[in-house]
Amino acid sequence: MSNNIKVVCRFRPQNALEIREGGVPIIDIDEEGTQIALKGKDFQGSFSFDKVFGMKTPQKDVFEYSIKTIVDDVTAGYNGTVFAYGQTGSGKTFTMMGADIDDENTKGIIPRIVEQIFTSIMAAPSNLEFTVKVSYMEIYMEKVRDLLNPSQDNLPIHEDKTHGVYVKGLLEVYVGSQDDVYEVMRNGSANRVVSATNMNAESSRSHSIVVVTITQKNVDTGAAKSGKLYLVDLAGSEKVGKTGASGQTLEEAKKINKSLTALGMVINALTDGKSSHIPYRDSKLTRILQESLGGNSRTTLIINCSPSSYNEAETLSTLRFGMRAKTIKNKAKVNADLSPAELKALLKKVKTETVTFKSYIAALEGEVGIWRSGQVVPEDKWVTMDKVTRGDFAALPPASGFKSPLPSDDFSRPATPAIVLEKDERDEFLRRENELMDQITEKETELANREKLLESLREEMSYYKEQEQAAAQENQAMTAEVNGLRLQLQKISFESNENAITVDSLKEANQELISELEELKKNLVEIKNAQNKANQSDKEKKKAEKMAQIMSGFDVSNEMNEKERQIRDALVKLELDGNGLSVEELVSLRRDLSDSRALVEQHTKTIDDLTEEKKMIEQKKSDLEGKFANLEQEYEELLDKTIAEEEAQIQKSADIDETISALKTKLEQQYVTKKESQQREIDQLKLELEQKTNEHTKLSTTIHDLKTANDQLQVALTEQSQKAPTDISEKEKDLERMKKTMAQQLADFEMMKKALMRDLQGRCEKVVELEMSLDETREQYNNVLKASNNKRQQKNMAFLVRDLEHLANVQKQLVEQNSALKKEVALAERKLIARNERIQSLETLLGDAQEKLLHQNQKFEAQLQAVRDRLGQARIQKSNQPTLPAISLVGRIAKPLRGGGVVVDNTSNGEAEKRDTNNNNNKRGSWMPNFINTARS
Ligand SMILES: Nc1ncnc2c1ncn2[C@@H]1O[C@H](COP(=O)(O)OP(=O)(O)OP(=O)(O)O)[C@@H](O)[C@H]1O
Repeated sequence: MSNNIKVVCRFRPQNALEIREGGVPIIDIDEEGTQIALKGKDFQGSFSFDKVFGMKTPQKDVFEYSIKTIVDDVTAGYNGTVFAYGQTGSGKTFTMMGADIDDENTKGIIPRIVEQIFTSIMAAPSNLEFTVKVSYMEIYMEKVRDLLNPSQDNLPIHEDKTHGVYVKGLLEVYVGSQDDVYEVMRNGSANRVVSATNMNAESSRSHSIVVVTITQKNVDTGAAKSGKLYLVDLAGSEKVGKTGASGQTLEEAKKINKSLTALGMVINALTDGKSSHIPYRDSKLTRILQESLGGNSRTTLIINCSPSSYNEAETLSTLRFGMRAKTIKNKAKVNADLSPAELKALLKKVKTETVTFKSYIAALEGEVGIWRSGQVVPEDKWVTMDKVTRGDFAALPPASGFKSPLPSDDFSRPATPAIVLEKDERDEFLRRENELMDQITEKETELANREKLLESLREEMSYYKEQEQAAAQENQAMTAEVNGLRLQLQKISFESNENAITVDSLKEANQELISELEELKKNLVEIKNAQNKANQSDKEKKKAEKMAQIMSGFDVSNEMNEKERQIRDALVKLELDGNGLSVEELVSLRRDLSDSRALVEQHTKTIDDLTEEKKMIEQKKSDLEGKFANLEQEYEELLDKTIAEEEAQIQKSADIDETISALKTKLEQQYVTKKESQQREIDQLKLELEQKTNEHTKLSTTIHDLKTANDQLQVALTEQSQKAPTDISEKEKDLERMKKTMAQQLADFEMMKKALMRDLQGRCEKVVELEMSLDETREQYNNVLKASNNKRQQKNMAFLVRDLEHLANVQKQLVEQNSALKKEVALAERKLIARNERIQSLETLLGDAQEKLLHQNQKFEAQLQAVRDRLGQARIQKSNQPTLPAISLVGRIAKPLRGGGVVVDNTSNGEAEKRDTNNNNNKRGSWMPNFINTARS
């Protein structure tokens, strides 16, 4: 019994984008809800489907009016398929799964189907035992991924006589309630969501398939049925031809589109009425849905469309797809396992039939034998099935060597409408195909693993390359650093050498200067000695000259001596003449004498004054000397202080010349000031000396006047002696007395004169000494000036010595720096050697790693090539060789459900323990451990 694919069409409301872009609804659904008129810009026309749902149709109505019946079919043992087709965003997921599976209004058809399944089971008779299992997979990039066991991301598709087409290794989870199913759905969707989150656009490019398998067993008869329900949410149909825009490679784009393209091709082949080959094997999707499209399945296709003019082209394409699919004819039949009684009856029937056929064949062979022998069999004796069935064997010709042909083996599953194969050939082909599918899957997995490995190796290689680059850079930097250090070292050693040379030359210069200084000192001492000697002799000479000069000015003694001699002569004359002198003469003589005495007294007084003055001058001199000494001391102190200050300043200041000039100016000013004050004192002394000289001249003049007066007195005495020699005796007596007195006076005068002369000489000596000391002072002043020059020299020397010390310090520092640098260089060289060693070892490692990598890469490529070769061979073999079915299922933990809401505990050796299904919800956790064990081997 063939049945067409049921196609329902559903329109969603216009979305925000469509409204924003000015789209308007361009669909019109007829009252019966089976026709849709598209009034587009480019197309106007109608399409009729089994059912058309408008934009506001609630989820419940879609289920009730188009899907609900399929659940009854599946529970009755039919295979069923519901798949949603349409462009991205057309509402496929909304229709299949719904906006929220827990929301009564928005939950989609899958939750409703699940709900309905369990409702049907509850409503079934209690002698029926059900098991429900669910699997959830995704096809992306032509790989089948188990959403309930995501580590299985490339499962092979197998086909065998017993199970038909199935995904090998797909986890099937036994469920006992709709909540169990929801839980499974949530788990699967979460795994799908993860991939969707990572690759946003992929959600609409992968096909998701939920498979619900329901088996029912009549516990009374042992008869069993099983139905599979495929619930498929296809990828967005408009992606065909558009994926290149999403940045995928051509290969990936091809793979993404392959399943949808193959779906279109399969539908075309199924509906064009002339294709003998249906390309189910062209994609994973069509292979899995093979029975759903033109096979043993009751299939419903939901085409989801946009009502908007904005998506007119896509809607039209979807509607055309639906129209084509509508004509696909399926041959759904119950997948039943017969009960023993049924099997016995069937066997009996078959045996009877076999006997009948055998008889028929034997009769026919007998007839053929007669004909072959040239005889004729009368028409009434011709063998017919009726006669054989009636057992009228007499009418039949005798048969010999009968071989019974095998009865036709038409299993419940229909053969794929492709090339007709012999049964053995087909089994062998399927077996071989399964093997090859396994191999392909294995190889693909291996390839993927190898690709991953290659990727990781590439990453490792790039890491090593980066490391190598970093090491090379580090090496370069270190080499540059070492070169810099070497240069620095060279520079420092060069500078150190230069400094050592400079220090040596400075030392030599210093030595020369010291020796020069020594020589100069010696010369100076010699010159000083010579000068002292010369000065001494000069001094002596000058002293003598001055004394002579002064003493010549003070020729008083001569005058006195003359006067004395004259007086003596006069006295002698008086003695000789007796009364030679007159009284007047005597009186005048006496007067002269008294004048002389007064003069002498005056001179004595003057000498006293001079002595006083001399004392004062001495005092002044000593004061001056003291002052000078003080000044000198002060000067010394000042000089030392200034030098110290200057030194300090020089240490601070780099501009030595400026400081020296400033110091020089300062010192010169001080010298000038001191010189001026000393000059003033010297001038004053000179003035005083001049005054003394003047006084001395005056004294000399006075003495000269006195001499003149003495002469006059002499003349007068002479004249007196010539005029009157009367009263000689008296005169003699007077004269005698006078003579005595005069002798006495003369003796006194002589003594006084001597004393005076001594005193004068002494004074003169002192004046000379004073003058000389003045000269000395002058000289000393000059010496001081010279000394100041010497000081400068000394200062220079001090500077030189200090410079030398500074240089010595610098040299010391340089030597220290040099040794420290040598140490650093040694350290750096050691480090460099160590780093070089490390770099070498790293390079060796890198070389090894690269070699290894290259080797691995080569090996991998060789393996890859081998795999490719084997794949190629496998493909060739696949197309050439028939296969045998050989795959069996291993144990699964079922959770049987009894019709009428009874749970069967198969852990107690099949003894059904009835429980309330409400309690069954509490057992939800039990499916989880089963989860692991339920995968097909
Ligand atoms: N009948 C409807 N009523 C209200 N909203 C709908 C309907 N159909 C779809 N939608 C909304 O449209 C949006 C897109 O729907 P959905 O995700 O189901 O599209 P899709 O065809 O599955 O897209 P994709 O191919 O990208 O997976 C969703 O927000 C959904 O809620």
